[in-house]
Amino acid sequence: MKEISIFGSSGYRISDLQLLRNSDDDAAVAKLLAHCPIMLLDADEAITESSRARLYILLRGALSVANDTRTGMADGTVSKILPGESVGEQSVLDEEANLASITALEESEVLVIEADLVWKLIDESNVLARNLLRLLSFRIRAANAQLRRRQKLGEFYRQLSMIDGLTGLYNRAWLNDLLPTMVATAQGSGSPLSLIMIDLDHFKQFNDQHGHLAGDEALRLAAQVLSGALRPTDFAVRYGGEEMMVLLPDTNQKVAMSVAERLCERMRQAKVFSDARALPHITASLGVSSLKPRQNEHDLIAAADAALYRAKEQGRDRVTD
Ligand SMILES: Nc1nc2c(ncn2[C@@H]2O[C@H](COP(=O)(O)OP(=O)(O)OP(=O)(O)O)[C@@H](O)[C@H]2O)c(=O)[nH]1
Repeated sequence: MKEISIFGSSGYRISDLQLLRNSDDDAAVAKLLAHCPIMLLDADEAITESSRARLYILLRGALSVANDTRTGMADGTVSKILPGESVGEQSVLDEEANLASITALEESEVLVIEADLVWKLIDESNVLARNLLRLLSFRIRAANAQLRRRQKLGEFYRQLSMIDGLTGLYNRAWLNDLLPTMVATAQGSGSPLSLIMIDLDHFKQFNDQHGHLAGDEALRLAAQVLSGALRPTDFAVRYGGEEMMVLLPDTNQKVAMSVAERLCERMRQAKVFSDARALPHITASLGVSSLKPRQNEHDLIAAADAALYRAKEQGRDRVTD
């Protein structure tokens, strides 16, 4: 970065500088800027860091500005500065050194204005203050819009991380997040809450006989059976490998048992297809538990697990509580 001239003898005009455009007294502003240096930057050359705040106005070429590189807060945001535009206003206003990293995208000429002079210009000409306010307000709006987009994207990925990729059911992370709240709500309001633990029968054998892909197809089918048979207020979760779970808010043990019987029957009827060939039907064993006073989510799951174990013991393809 080398000084090639000063503004007064450069041939550039005040109207070339966006921040000073529409000044009512161009001559006075030009006089103040007359001795400000114009620096030449080669392509890919960075503006040398200064410990003092400065305003840079691009006269020719193009700059890229990456935010907050020295604070470790870099978020990958890079803006492109075109002739007439400026960078560094904020550091001048809050009297902090510029934390952005500024690099020339091509050979560029930059007018450098020290902070003291910017303040003098503000005193001298309302137009700079007005243009600065406009620019900052535009930047705040742009930053807010970007923040909103990021929040939406973050929420999208959060939701996505709560869904099991194979079956489309909620996953264990979702369960860990939501079940404690559901249990606390039910305990607080005294409303019932039931849980059905579902495990496909002899699934290892199914995989061994028909292949893992056919096994995946069977898991997807089982998930569809669950989702298709539940009320919109119920939740189906893939708990682990071939174990699934259904949560039934506002549902007592008796009703939960009849829901489980319905699920067991539909599972039995469902047809698994793989490569257009029909495979043997799958069956499932189901264990039902309902929340009792002072129980927590672990007790509720353990009770359904124990019931499921009994269903397996008693011969599978059945419901037990
Ligand atoms: N295809 C497929 N198989 C899975 C997946 N997750 C777990 N499994 C299989 O599910 C089988 C579960 O086997 P086991 O726990 O022995 O139980 P089981 O053979 O179903 O026998 P019982 O539960 O006693 O009726 C294992 O062979 C796992 O590899 C999956 O995502 N896809």
